[in-house]
Amino acid sequence: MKIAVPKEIKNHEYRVALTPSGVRELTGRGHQVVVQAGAGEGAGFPDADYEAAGATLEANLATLWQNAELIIKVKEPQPEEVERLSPDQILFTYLHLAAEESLTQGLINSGATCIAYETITGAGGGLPLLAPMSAVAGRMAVQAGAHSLEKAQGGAGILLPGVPGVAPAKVTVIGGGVVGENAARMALGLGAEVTILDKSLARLEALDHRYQGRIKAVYSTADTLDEAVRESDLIIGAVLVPGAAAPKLISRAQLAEMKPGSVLVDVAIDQGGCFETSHATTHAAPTYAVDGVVHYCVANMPGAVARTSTQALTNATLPFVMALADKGWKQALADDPHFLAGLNVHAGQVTYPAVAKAFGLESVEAATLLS
Ligand SMILES: NC(=O)C1=CN([C@@H]2O[C@H](COP(=O)(O)OP(=O)(O)OC[C@H]3O[C@@H](n4cnc5c(N)ncnc54)[C@H](O)[C@@H]3O)[C@@H](O)[C@H]2O)C=CC1
Ligand SMILES: CC(=O)C(=O)O
Ligand SMILES: [Mg+2]
Repeated sequence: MKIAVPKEIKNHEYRVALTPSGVRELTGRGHQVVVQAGAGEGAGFPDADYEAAGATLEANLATLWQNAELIIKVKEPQPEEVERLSPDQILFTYLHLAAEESLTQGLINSGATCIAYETITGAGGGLPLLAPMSAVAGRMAVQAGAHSLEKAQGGAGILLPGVPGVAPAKVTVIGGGVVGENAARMALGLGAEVTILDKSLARLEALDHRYQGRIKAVYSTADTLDEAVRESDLIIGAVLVPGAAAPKLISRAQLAEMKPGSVLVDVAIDQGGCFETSHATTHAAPTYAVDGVVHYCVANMPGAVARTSTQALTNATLPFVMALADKGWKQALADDPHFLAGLNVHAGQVTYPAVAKAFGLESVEAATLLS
């Protein structure tokens, strides 16, 4: 199969969809991989390494896109990329469609087969192609939050661990999944006082057991959220309802209850954000303040640590890329119901119910498209 790997164009996005090692696995199976010249530079993978792995380099964007049967990316396609898609092509990348109606419409209009990393499920539960980036973003959320608490960033001037004689900061993480647990681990390691709120009792039980009371694992209700709002110095939003828009858990009115200079890090911003006052920001201008509360809402956090993230992402995506390339999309999805859960749009139809529901569209059962 002819596979294209374009250079990412989102603001400060330095990841690339495949490492040279990933390319080598594909070319070794007889596939043709075309990498945009310079695509891996930001992640520390020079063009020469891709050539050595058997890829062809292409500088002309139109040629790169036109000739591809399968396009692999990292971030959701930007408008100029959506324009380049055609009906016979497969797009495999993060999509986060429930947060972006115009992108959804663009992909419907393209006629392409669009498979989202983030809705592919795992045999043992979870979302295996989202998990590695969630681990990165969860760990980064604490770095971002700690930095934002500094006075020069508009924060309250609080050091997360405190010092002997001064109490540590209070950190609340809403959503105790992959992002949430990684954030909590980092905050705990830095010496903060950490609470996780979740709606899943099974998840709270697992966290309580794993951290032996060093993290408070609390059921999320309007009351426990109110308490978090009043008392926390840093709140990290890490909830997910797979494929759907994130629920809004802290309202604008509640910001008045927060301490001045406290910080909200909304990792769930790629699904629309879980705070009413969140809007997506970029690594170039990551924060803004509303009512004295600093908001950090970068939708591609792992792009900042592109080397680590590119390796972690390729580890997770490669088996699926190989299945698509070896078998074609219909057979690859027919053989694996977890992979089938990744199909979001095909031939002008939405196939993921939560995305269709977000925009009042009809959805088609993905399994009916495979014969
Ligand atoms: N901004 C960025 O750069 C990145 C953002 N993300 C995003 O972070 C979010 C979280 O991802 P994961 O941790 O992998 O998901 P996950 O599925 O592992 O965890 C989500 C948790 O949220 C909980 N939850 C759902 N609704 C809730 C509610 N109303 N109240 C409390 N808890 C609730 C679930 O029970 C679950 O434990 C996703 O939107 C994901 O796309 C992930 C990576 C990078
Ligand atoms: C998951 C996601 O949105 C990211 O890694 O950028
Ligand atoms: Mg986005």
